[in-house]
Amino acid sequence: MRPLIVIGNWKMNGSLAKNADWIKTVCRGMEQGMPAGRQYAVCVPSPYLAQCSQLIADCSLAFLSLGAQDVSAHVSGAHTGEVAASMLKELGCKYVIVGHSERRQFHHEVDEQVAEKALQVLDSGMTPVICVGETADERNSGREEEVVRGQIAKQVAVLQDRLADCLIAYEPIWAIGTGKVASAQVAQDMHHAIRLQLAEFDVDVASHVGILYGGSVKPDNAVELFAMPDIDGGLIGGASLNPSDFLAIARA
Ligand SMILES: O=C[C@H](O)COP(=O)(O)O
Repeated sequence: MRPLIVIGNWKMNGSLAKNADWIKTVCRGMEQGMPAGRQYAVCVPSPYLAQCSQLIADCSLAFLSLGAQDVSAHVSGAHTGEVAASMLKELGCKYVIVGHSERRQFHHEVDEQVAEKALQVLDSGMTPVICVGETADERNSGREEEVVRGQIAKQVAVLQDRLADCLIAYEPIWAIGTGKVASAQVAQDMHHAIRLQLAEFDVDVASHVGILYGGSVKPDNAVELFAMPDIDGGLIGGASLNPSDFLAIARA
């Protein structure tokens, strides 16, 4: 049985004061009781990892994990501005997002690089959250499955069996930050297609991999999405900035 996993992605938002308030509010809320067998995390900007790691450690119950939003594809060395997976691990990260569409679109990241980053994350003992998804044009021209299939195929080629230790986030680009959430059925159909594709490679890998949905998840649509058989949780952007909304989605 795959656990339901809810991960917040603050993107480039936050401040020392706001982060402290958010983590204290969420920890207090989680201490009131959460559904059993679920996992929660928040992926914060790199400069705030140390602060948030300490704040999370100060929570009396270990409900919440820490994550990062990107990582270098290199182990160490002359890569100015990059952050190594080993550094994220040292700071207490459990999850690292790789291949978010904003990295693909604005930083020209390609599937091969995304897979290399995922390998670095795995080698450092963390879980990569590998993002895939199609644009509005690709969906409108009926190519959404072909596009996502191509992205997944590149991950399978590099990661092979190690995909069993990864999470996949299906994030249709047209739904990110737009308020246009994919209907639960549209999301389920793509999640099912991804699982079938993984099963072509290895049935065990396919049954183990958690597939999260991301794109305009809010407290009022999370219940229906998370009820779908192939949707194993969510990667939450905008709504994760508000601690009450994050808690409501985490309980959905
Ligand atoms: O990583 C999160 C996704 O990009 C979704 O963002 P959103 O919930 O603001 O649409």
